[in-house]
Amino acid sequence: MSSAIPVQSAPDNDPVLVVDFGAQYAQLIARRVREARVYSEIVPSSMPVAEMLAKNPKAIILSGGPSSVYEEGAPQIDRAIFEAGVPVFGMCYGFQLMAKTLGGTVDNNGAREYGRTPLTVSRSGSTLFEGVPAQHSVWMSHGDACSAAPEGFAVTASTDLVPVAAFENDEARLYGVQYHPEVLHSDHGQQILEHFLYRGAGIAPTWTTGSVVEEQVALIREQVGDKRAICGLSGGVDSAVAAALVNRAIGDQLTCVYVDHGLMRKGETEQVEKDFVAATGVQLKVVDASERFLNALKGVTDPEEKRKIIGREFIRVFEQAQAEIIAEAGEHGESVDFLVQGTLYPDVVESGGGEGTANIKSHHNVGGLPEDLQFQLVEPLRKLFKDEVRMVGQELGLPEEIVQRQPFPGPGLGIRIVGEVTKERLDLLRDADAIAREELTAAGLDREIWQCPVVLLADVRSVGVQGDGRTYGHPIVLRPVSSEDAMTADWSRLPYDVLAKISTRITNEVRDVNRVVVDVTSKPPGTIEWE
Ligand SMILES: Nc1ncnc2c1ncn2[C@@H]1O[C@H](COP(=O)(O)OP(=O)(O)OP(=O)(O)O)[C@@H](O)[C@H]1O
Ligand SMILES: O=c1[nH]c(=O)c2[nH+]cn([C@@H]3O[C@H](COP(=O)(O)O)[C@@H](O)[C@H]3O)c2[nH]1
Ligand SMILES: NC(=O)CC[C@H](N)C(=O)O
Ligand SMILES: [Mg+2]
Repeated sequence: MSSAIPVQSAPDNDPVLVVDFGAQYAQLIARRVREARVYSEIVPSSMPVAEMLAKNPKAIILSGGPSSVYEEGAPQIDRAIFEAGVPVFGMCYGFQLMAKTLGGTVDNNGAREYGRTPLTVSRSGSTLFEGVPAQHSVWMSHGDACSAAPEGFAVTASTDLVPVAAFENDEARLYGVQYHPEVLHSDHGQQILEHFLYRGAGIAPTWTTGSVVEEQVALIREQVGDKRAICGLSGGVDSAVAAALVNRAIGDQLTCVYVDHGLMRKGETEQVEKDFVAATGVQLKVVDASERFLNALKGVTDPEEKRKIIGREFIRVFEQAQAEIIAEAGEHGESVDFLVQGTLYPDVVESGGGEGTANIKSHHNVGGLPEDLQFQLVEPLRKLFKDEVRMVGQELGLPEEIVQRQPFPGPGLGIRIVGEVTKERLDLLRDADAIAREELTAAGLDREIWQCPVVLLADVRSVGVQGDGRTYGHPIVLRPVSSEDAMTADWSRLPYDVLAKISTRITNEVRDVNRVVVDVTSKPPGTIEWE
């Protein structure tokens, strides 16, 4: 697998290897190591240890993963990795595997921890926890736990449920934590990782990332040559940045295609048509495909099925646009072989893109693509996270309103109706969503929250009383979250008066809705969207 952040020059030093056990977060770990200015690469856990060591790694990090270390067929690691004199840091599954391989105990005592968990550091001043408060919050996501550390290891942290939440062996330069220091919701996570890299492994922070823009422009020119490309443009950040990058590389060989699938929010199509073109000057083709999508979604309730149908229909519309552009260009026109998408790394990871990674949901632009895809894909942002994409957008001179926009998923409201998607339900959800967005904007909360999906539980009804009469309506769920990269999220503590106003307005103004509820689940265990 290649690097998280494209590099300008070849690394002048040996990598820190991130061994991927099918983690949701392997790429995130690699990125955090780079943020610590240490070069890193990801390798699959199936790679023989001898091959890993042949890369002359400065240190090795063992990632988390969905398996249980004691399960049959669970990925293992050759003990030699701990005996080669290379510093090793295990996180979650990697920590459990280190414990088990070196003679400690890992079992399932029912102590499951998901999300924010208070950690108690029992040995302040240890290599990992130097200068870190004795009590702080970390992000957990595990069902198994280490109940006894291997010989030679000092236990340096615990939680209420887990006695061994971190261990360290300075002599052997082996370290591990049960939690996920790589996610931003773990307080002091980056500090602990840096302590491992700088103090535990003795690595100096000398590596710097190069210019993503320059490298990607050159790569796109090489890939596309003098052919034509179309870019799926949604008005969102990712496709805007992808389009701007490709536009810089190949200029008017690019046509952007906006698909109105009928699953957009209120006013969105008009906004893309007007504001986006004004801001960027791209050539834009708008396709009204709402009937086509609605027909294809008729009777479908399964989230994965919805996603696959939407992914397929997107491509069919792009093919139609391709044919039209070729026809318009006449007989001397170049063929349109390339499809540019604003695919990000989280889309790939969640679609099961990493080796051994669990498929959480098929993002329409990755796992939802049809098998008979005729286009060659151009995805310059495929290894980047959202905040990195925003930085690239700023570098390209895109306006703040575009770069800082909240994300909106490609399948749109189609995955925010739990139940069958119908025109009537879409209209209802569009109204509720418009109210929530209006009030959040009025309260000045747009930059504070990452996004706030508004979800219609179409198959759920509850009894209400409105105008002295009985109602039997649907609930609307508000899902405001804070996040840095959508890989993890916490629910936003919105002011009560804002929530009250949204609730009153939705129940008063939107027909068939008699209840508004707020989702107070972090990710994990919930995802941001409901489907
Ligand atoms: N309505 C649409 N018309 C055309 N292409 C789309 C549409 N919606 C999504 N896409 C394509 O799918 C990609 C992924 O969608 P996604 O929502 O993740 O990104 P985005 O809309 O560009 O940015 P954001 O995450 O900020 O909403 C987009 O970058 C774009 O290429
Ligand atoms: O373009 C997209 N196509 C999809 O199929 C899709 N599914 C989720 N999302 C967005 O991705 C981020 C993470 O969402 P989840 O926590 O629900 O997986 C959040 O920002 C979601 O809005 C999607 N974006
Ligand atoms: N996130 C992880 O690495 C989890 C490890 C293991 N599957 C557990 O549940 O304990
Ligand atoms: Mg979007």
